[in-house]
Amino acid sequence: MKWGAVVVAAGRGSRMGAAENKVFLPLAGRSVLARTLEAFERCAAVTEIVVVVAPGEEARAREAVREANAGKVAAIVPGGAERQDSVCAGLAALATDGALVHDAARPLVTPAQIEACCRSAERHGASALAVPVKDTIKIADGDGMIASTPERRTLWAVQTPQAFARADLMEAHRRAKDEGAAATDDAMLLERLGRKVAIVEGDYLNIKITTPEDLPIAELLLSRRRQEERSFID
Ligand SMILES: Nc1ccn([C@@H]2O[C@H](COP(=O)(O)OP(=O)(O)OP(=O)(O)O)[C@@H](O)[C@H]2O)c(=O)n1
Ligand SMILES: C[C@](O)(CO)[C@H](O)COP(=O)(O)O
Repeated sequence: MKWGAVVVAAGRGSRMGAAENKVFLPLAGRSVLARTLEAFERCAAVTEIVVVVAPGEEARAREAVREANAGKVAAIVPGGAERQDSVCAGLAALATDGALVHDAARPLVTPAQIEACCRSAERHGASALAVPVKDTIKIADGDGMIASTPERRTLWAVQTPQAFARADLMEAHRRAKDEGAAATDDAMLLERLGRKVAIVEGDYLNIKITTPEDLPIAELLLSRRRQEERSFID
C-alpha cells in the first residue's frame, strides 16, 4: 500500500501560552514542525505529506518545509476549528490509499515508529502508536471524589501516528460529522463504528509538546538521541 501522511499543525497552542503557534517555536535550531517533517521525510514507507495549518500561517509552514528539506510535501492546506476538522481537510488533499495522521506537536517520532504503524495497519486494517500507562488511573465523580479504578494492565496512552485505509478514515469522519460526534484522536472514530484498531507499542519519548516544560525536555531528548547516533557511528 502507498502511504501518505497528514501532519496537523493548525492548532493555537493555548496551553503553551507562547506568542505564536507552538509548532513554529524553535527546537534544537529548527522549528517543531520542521523536526516533525524531517521524520516523515526520512521514512521510506511514506511517499507524500500534506501539512495542515491555520489560515494565515502558510508562509511559516513553507519555511518549515524548507528547513526540513521535505520534498515529499505535496500540499499545505488550511485547517479548521477543531483537530478533527483539520484532519478532515488534510485527508481530502491526500492522494494515497494509506493515510497516516500525525500531530505536528510530536516532533520526536522516529521513522521506525512510522514504518511500524504502516505495517501493522496493512496487517490489521488500522493501527495507533501507544504506550502502557505507568500510573494508577482513577475515574472521578463530579464532586472530585474517586469513583473507581480501572485495571491498569488494560490501559494505554495513545499517541500519533495512527494509520488507516484513507477511504475508511474519510468515511468515519463523514459519519462522525453527520452524527455530531467529537473525537480527540482518529482511532476513536473507527472504534465508534465497531472497527478494530491495532496497538503498536511505541516509546515514552514520543511526547506531545503541550505545555512550556515540554520544550526543554524535548531538547534534552533530541540531544541524547544525537549523542547515541554519534557513538553508534564511531
Ligand atoms: N484545530 C486544530 C487543533 C489542533 N490541531 C493540531 O493537532 C495537534 C494536537 O493538538 P494539541 O496539542 O491540542 O494542539 P493545540 O490545539 O495547538 O493546543 P491547545 O489545545 O493547547 O490549544 C497539534 O499538532 C495541533 O496543531 C490542528 O491541526 N487543528
Ligand atoms: C491525538 C493525540 O495526540 C493522542 O494522544 C491527542 O489525543 C491530541 O489531543 P489534544 O487534546 O489535541 O491535545
